[in-house]
Amino acid sequence: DNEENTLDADFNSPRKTRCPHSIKTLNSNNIIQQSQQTQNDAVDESDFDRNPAKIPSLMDESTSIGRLQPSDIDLADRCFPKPNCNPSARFRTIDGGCNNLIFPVWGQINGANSRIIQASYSDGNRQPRKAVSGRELPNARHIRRTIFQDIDKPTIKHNLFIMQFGQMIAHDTELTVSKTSKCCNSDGSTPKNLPKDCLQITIPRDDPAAGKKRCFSSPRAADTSDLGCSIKPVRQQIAVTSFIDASLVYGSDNNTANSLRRFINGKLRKQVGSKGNSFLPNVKKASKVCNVLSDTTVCYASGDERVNQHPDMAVQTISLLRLHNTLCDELVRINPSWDDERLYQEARKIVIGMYQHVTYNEFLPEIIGKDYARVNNLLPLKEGFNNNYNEFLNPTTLASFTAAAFRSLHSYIQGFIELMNEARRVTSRIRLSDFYFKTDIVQRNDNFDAFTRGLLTQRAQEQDQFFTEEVSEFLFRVPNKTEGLDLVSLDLERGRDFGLPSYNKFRQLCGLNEAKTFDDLTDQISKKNVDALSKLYEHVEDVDYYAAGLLEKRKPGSILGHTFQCIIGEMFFRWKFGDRFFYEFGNQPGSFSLDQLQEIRKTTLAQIVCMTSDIQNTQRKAFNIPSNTNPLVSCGSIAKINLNAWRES
Ligand code: HEM
Ligand SMILES: [Ca+2]
Repeated sequence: DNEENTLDADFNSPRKTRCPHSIKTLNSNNIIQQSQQTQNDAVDESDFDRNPAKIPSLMDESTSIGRLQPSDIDLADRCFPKPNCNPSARFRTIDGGCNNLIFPVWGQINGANSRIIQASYSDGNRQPRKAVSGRELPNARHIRRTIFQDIDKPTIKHNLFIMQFGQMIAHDTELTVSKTSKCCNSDGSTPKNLPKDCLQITIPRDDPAAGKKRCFSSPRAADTSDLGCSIKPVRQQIAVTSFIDASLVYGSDNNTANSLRRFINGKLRKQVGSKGNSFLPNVKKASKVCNVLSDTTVCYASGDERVNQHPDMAVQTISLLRLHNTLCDELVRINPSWDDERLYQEARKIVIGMYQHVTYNEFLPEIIGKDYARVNNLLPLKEGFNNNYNEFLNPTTLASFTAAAFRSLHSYIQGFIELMNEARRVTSRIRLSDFYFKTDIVQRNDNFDAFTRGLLTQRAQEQDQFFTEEVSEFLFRVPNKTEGLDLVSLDLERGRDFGLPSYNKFRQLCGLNEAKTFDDLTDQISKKNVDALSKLYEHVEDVDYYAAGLLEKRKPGSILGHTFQCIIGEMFFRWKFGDRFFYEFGNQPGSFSLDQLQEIRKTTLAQIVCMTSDIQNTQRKAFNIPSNTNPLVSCGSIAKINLNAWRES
């Protein structure tokens, strides 16, 4: 059967050691866990999950060591003026302010990130961490080339949509601001002495990039000290709202938000493609934002400047634009008396509700594991309101989440993106680095639908220690160049830039033992990888969180190891219970009615895809590749949200 074929195709070696007939008797979850374990070097099943983690917010202090006290967490609040809030406002602000009525700057744009654990800077304030010995930490590019190579291993379960949805959440919740300095010479080579405020990604002598006109460095992130705020240690600025509020579609400040609105029937501005479909509007200066020569070439404007980073990012954002405008059309039909503002806000609220529901109901369980999500109250309720808003839980994006844990999903990225027809045949395959900042391809022919089918059907790369060179050698390669940047080196350096403490601290935060020696890491990391770490780092206390986290064995049902599961779980916990406008809450001025909430809860990604594209068929579990157990069904058989619950008498 299909399940078996899948295994045959991807896991030749485990297949040899297992009776093929026994596979059928396993449920699909077991198959995946077993296969993953076999892939990630053999793991002794008995101690695989001896320590099922809870998220730190739900652990008691004896098991979660090193958590910051609220007074420390809230230190950054004093850097920002308090907005005046209207406690009875029914809709979220655009800038995220006043979500929390006691701490109104929490999650607001242009705030600073939050921390769950004390920062580690070599000067206690802002200079990147050093080794225990006082020497520099190992070179990020050297680490990248040693343990994070490019090995092609597609997943057996997840499609590329899960990667794309993850990136959308990343852009919704974090945007760093660069300190101003230039870090590379104008001819593209590395400066002899890297300028101040640059990430120290120097090129090792034995690196193929050595001696070429190449430079991997990039600016450090702007922080609270750049705002004249004297808190120590510094916190990095965030240029979007922290909440999962589709700020990438609507914008995180009022000027951007207004520039994207039509001010007619609540709708967002758009451009119309050759077949009459909607696309995001064009920026005025396309040649500034995209890799194009003419300003009339298609290059999109949206709530987040990264929309043009690559075609699938644009496809995802266009889908939400279409969803918003479709909802406006239906709402105005149902409530002809509503004015533009009311229609815009109601449609926006529904879009955010639907997107939050998909995030917690479909995306998150695939990432952190369904059982883990359930135990930590992260699954949506089936009915009724959830009234557990916690006004003391800070939803501001965590440094450790954005500068390490969530970036591990960079491992999902495919180097080649497939466009597919309705029969799910590949019609073309594009190289990612040929299309950085070139999104005009999305609007040609029926490519929007072909990209969408590809997202639903093409396998993602396995979530593991391997990354496609399309991001680790060719990131942001421009058309006439043969090389690019190295995202994994950037990730490693960004962690140090953000002052993330070493992996060992996250072990203790997440309920594991402090490692005294490298050998102590073998409870989570294979011997082979621990050996590799011990050759790179002088001391076990030096090991970067990102590096070790990527090597951790996966937890049952999850694509993540112990400490990434813990921090990603914690972050989504805060974005749920720390967001006063979270869609399931019932006792707030902005709450849905119970009827409305039940409609929102019917949302699936498959439904959104069908509502916003011209594809005819999709699988129901839209983050899993189509299979016998997840067959393609016609879009007509997938229920659409019914807006009658929004009818005002
Ligand atoms: C083709 C896909 C992607 C590309 C090309 C890409 C590229 C990048 C780049 C260039 C950065 C900034 C690096 C730095 O200077 O620190 C970044 C940051 C980040 N990425 Fe990705 N990424 C992709 C997909 C994803 C995915 C799938 C996720 C997670 C699910 C993700 C999560 C993040 C996060 C959390 C950040 C930090 C955001 C910030 O600091 O502003 N990315 N990515
Ligand atoms: Ca946001």
